[in-house]
Amino acid sequence: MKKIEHIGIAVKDLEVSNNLFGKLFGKPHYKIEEVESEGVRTSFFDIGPNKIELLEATNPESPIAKFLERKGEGVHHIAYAVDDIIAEIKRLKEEGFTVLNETPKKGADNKLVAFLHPKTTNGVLVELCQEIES
Ligand SMILES: CC[C@@H](C(=O)O)C(=O)SCCNC(=O)CCNC(=O)[C@H](O)C(C)(C)COP(=O)(O)OP(=O)(O)OC[C@H]1O[C@@H](n2cnc3c(N)ncnc32)[C@H](O)[C@@H]1OP(=O)(O)O
Ligand SMILES: [Co+2]
Repeated sequence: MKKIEHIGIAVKDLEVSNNLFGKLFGKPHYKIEEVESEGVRTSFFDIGPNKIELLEATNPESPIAKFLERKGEGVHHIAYAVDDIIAEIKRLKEEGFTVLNETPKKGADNKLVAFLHPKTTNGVLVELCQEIES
């Protein structure tokens, strides 16, 4: 793993939180993107070498809707940049982590993503992400 790519924060209302984080960082988000397969609408802020991803649920079955119900707004996951997501999934499985999707899926901001179950990572949901080459 190379670096923290982004920190995902679950929010109830993306517009309200875009405004709040825009004031906090002193600059606006650089994009909004909906990822239908995850049931989320996201926005991204650049903070130095890392990003903050705000996530709003778009349906009641979304992992974000469930998280908000159980825990309320707050840090939802930490995403790490990897060069070769297939190799990293294989390595992490061999190390005993539970990989939630062994086939990487299309995430936001031009990434292939995979998740590790928080029960195997001290209660923190881990996302792996690899830049999609254009
Ligand atoms: C936009 C795309 C992408 C990107 O490009 O960046 C994203 O970031 S998408 C983000 C949203 N997608 C995901 O989170 C996908 C992976 N998550 C899952 O598959 C599920 O959420 C889960 C982690 C397997 C949990 O699902 P489920 O078992 O159905 O949820 P429960 O509500 O029943 O909770 C069970 C258990 O797990 C704890 N939990 C749930 N979410 C988290 C979390 N984010 N961090 C830490 N712990 C979490 C929950 O509290 C329950 O624990 P116990 O109460 O101890 O049983
Ligand atoms: Co993410």
